[in-house]
Amino acid sequence: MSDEDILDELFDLIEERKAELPEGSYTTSLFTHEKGENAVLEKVGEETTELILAAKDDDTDEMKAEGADLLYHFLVLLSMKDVTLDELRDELGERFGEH
Ligand SMILES: N=c1c2ncn([C@@H]3O[C@H](COP(=O)(O)OP(=O)(O)OP(=O)(O)O)[C@@H](O)[C@H]3O)c2ncn1[C@@H]1O[C@H](COP(=O)(O)O)[C@@H](O)[C@H]1O
Repeated sequence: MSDEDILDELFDLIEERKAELPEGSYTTSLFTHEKGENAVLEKVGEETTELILAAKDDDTDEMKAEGADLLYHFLVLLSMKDVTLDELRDELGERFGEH
């Protein structure tokens, strides 16, 4: 599976969770948290810190794990703010074209 496929599939699943809010889903718990958007914002902060610590330790396995946690929570944040993965791709694409 290519990187693009897994990101699209994960984002589609997050959008589905947002629409259907199934019980027992961690993603649902972020969309329905009593802290509101602060729940996912806190996780983005925590996972960023954990990624930095893993990098400082030169622990590349941990970097991949924490990076995946961060990416997942970032995708939830995008969905929460009604930003699509294609819009993020467009932003990256515009910058790529500058070089
Ligand atoms: N990629 C992820 C993913 N990455 C991290 N997490 C969750 O993020 C949570 C927080 O991570 P932490 O490292 O802080 O773990 P923790 O110590 O349990 O932290 P707390 O939850 O106690 O704060 C954990 O409960 C992880 O399970 C994820 N939960 C879901 N996904 C993806 O989302 C899909 C849908 O998941 P559900 O919505 O749960 O069905 C899954 O199939 C996965 O592909």
